[in-house]
Amino acid sequence: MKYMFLFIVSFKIIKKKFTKLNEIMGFQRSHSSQLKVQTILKAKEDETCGGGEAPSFSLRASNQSHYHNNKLMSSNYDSWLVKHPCALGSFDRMMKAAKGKRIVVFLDYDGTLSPIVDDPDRAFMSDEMRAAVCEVAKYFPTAIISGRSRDKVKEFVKLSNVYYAGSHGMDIMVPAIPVESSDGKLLNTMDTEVLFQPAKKFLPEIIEIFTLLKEKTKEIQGARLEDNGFCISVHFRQVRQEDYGKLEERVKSVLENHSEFCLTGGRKVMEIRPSIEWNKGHALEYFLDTLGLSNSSDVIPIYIGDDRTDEDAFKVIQSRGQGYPIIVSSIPKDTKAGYSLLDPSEVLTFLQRLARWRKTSLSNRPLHQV
Ligand SMILES: O=P(O)(O)OC[C@H]1O[C@H](O[C@H]2O[C@H](CO)[C@@H](O)[C@H](O)[C@H]2O)[C@H](O)[C@@H](O)[C@@H]1O
Repeated sequence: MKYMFLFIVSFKIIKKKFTKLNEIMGFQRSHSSQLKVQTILKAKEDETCGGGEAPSFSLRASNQSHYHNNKLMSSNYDSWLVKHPCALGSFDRMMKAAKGKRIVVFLDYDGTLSPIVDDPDRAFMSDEMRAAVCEVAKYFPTAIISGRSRDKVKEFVKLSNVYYAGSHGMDIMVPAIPVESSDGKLLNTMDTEVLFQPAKKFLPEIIEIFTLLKEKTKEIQGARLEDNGFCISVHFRQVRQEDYGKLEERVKSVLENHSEFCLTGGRKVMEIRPSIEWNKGHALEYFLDTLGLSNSSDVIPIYIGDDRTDEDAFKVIQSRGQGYPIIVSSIPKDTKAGYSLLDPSEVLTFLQRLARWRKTSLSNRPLHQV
């Protein structure tokens, strides 16, 4: 009896260790190390000037040449993966825990569904990605929460079976589309669409700030403004490093007279937005609430995103105690996400697998449940 007990305990410990190893290896199998190091370096360059609540772009620019050596980067990434395992390697375990529960999918756009490119107007998503998102949305309520204007992200995604939130969640539209229960039955059809814009009163001031910024930044070569509806992006991806400081100074000078606005940072972009208590995390909660799913203990939100602003949504999932926050990153990052994916191509694989998993589990249901 005693030996039997010892045998069972040791077997469980070995199994747990093997699963963990398998999750990490799941990642390692999908990327050759050479490719991984190259991607990491490219991403590092991208991130050096992104992120952070109060950006200091000039300072970050001067640090850019001090790159870690490739080996160190790669081993850092591997140890980061232990804390944030690859969602592909962990897929079976994640879905086993989600069985019979209601999965709701939230997706960021730039850097998640589309690769980061120099020209923000050309950040197209591939047809393959569109098909995968469409397939996922057939089985699970799916929302895209982007920093872009809602119209712009909709124009890129071109799908009518997903929900959209623009301006980092400050512009939410929940149209009247059907929502299904976990066993595929129609749960509720909202008969009217819902539009939620918590920063609406700031619109005239945003327009004013945009005009001022246009004037102040026009001589800085490569600087580019983007009107995101309830926030404004000042892109500096194409600006010479020696001009970063000047650009930052000018943007800050405009904000001096607009105390109800703040400046945050993304991937080679400064973002001006109203200082209201509303972010992508609130948007996630709003969607769940509007769909009648916020109090349900069997709801599993999956959120996939790559940027600082997505951390607010990761935090919400963490505090709910259920769900999968997944960060898209090819470098180790401080994050609240529990899982990771390397880049949009892995996001594609994950979404395809998710839809396939659902399709298979529906077709395997006993006949009396169909
Ligand atoms: O919340 P998201 O959907 O991730 O939007 C965040 C910002 O994404 C876009 O900028 C980023 O992608 C561009 C295209 O790849 C790239 O050129 C830029 O450097 C990145 O910061 C978008 O243009 C911004 O307005 C969004 O706020």
